Amino acid sequence: MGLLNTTLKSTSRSLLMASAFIGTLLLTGCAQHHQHATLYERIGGQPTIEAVVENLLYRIADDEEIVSYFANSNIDLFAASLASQLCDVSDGPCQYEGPPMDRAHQTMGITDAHFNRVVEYLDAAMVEEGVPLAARNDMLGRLAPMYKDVMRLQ
Ligand code: HEM
Repeated sequence: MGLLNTTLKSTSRSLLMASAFIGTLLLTGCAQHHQHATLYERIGGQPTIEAVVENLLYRIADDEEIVSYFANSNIDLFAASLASQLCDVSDGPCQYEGPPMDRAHQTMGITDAHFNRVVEYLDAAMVEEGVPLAARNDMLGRLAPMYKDVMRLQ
């Protein structure tokens, strides 16, 4: 009896320790999961990307100088294409299949000031749609290298 009791006690102690260990693993796993979340996830996924694109469209529509670049554009196609690019660039489950950035913007006469303004509008749209600061900066950092492509054929 004494032996059985001792065995039971030590078994339940082992179980307790094992579950504490598993609990720690789970917690660590969650923390790591957060660390390894894609930018797409940190932004808020497809719903947030679509909200950001729509928010950006309103800002562009309110700016006479910027909206004039879109005079001959199909805005629905532009919105869908930009959303797929933002999803792709942020490691989401999309593949951007539109034209490369130099050809998409060729001979529009885009100026540095207008380029910066569009980037500002995109950031403001992300702020308004609740994208956290680090994710916003990450996204802008991934788009920044596209400057030279967008401007290459102006
Ligand atoms: C990093 C900055 C930019 C990115 C990532 C970007 C991205 C895009 C994308 C993905 C498209 C759709 C291409 C397609 O499917 O045909 C597009 C089209 C367009 N972009 Fe940008 N763009 C940027 C900057 C700008 C700026 C600064 C302007 C003007 C001031 C601009 C004006 C346009 C216009 C007018 C179109 C539509 C072209 C068409 O109708 O075919 N973009 N852009």
